Amino acid sequence: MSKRISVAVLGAGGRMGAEAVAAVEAAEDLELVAALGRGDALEQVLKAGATHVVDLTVPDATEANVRFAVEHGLHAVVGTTGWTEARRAALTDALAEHPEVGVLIAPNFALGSVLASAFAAQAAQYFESVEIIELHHPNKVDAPSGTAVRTAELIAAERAAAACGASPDATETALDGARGADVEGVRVHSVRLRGLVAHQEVLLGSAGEQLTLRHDSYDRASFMPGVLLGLRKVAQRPGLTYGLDGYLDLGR
Ligand SMILES: NC(=O)C1=CN([C@@H]2O[C@H](COP(=O)(O)OP(=O)(O)OC[C@H]3O[C@@H](n4cnc5c(N)ncnc54)[C@H](OP(=O)(O)O)[C@@H]3O)[C@@H](O)[C@H]2O)C=CC1
Ligand SMILES: O=C(O)C1=N[C@H](C(=O)O)C[C@H](O)C1
Repeated sequence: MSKRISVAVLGAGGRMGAEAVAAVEAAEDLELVAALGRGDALEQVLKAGATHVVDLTVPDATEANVRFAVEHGLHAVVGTTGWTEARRAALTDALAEHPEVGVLIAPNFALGSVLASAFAAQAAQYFESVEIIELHHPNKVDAPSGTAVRTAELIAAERAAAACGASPDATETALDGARGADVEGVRVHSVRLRGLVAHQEVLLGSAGEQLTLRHDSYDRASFMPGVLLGLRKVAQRPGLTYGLDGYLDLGR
């Protein structure tokens, strides 16, 4: 059998981390060598001989965790939210000093979600209006979701390239938050509801018609194929890849 990939999971006690621990343990080509929670020293990852790190922690911790991995020559697969453009730029600078290291930051590991965001971006130039509704479990600490931010960025880029105008909106008065957050000109509305896991709708409208692109993750198992794909590919993709679509052939 060829050598297995040695994986450390950060945030191993969390909802996603626990699922990732189980997925890595179940994969024949991967070996779980460390599972860290808040308060555990990152040096444990080195002592355990990990070559790859999965970060599923919190927005406040992820940047330092990934920086530690890069500085020690470890590849990183990152699902944690909070990776602003400024943080990604700083990480790219750090990676320039370690050109052999690969980092994947995936706002969403579910293949259906990645496809839905790509389809939405593709469709957005053909409609006058576009807004996003993201819906999550009430334990989520950040809003809007990383997926919604990424989807809005992709949509905004496609609309700018096609010289589309802003979505029409005659609102003159509104309560705070009534029109959602403005992410690069795309309105994003966040719902937090007991019973939900992770869901998103992109609403596209023109005179007399509407297209809705909806994706639902009913179970965190939906994210695991993407995590495993990332672990298997990240070492062959030095530098920073933002979005799992960077590892998929979406024909664009
Ligand atoms: N990319 C994707 O497909 C997905 C991404 N996510 C994102 O992943 C992140 C985690 O989500 P979720 O699992 O639901 O959140 P949880 O709150 O369930 O898990 C986070 C875990 O990280 C631990 N933690 C906090 N700081 C550190 C640290 N410095 N080192 C190690 N562990 C730490 C927490 O410990 P403690 O409990 O002690 O605070 C907790 O166990 C979020 O940003 C979420 O948005 C979620 C689902 C899918
Ligand atoms: O916190 C979550 O649960 C999720 N977080 C990610 C996000 O913010 O987009 C991915 C998915 O939506 C689940």
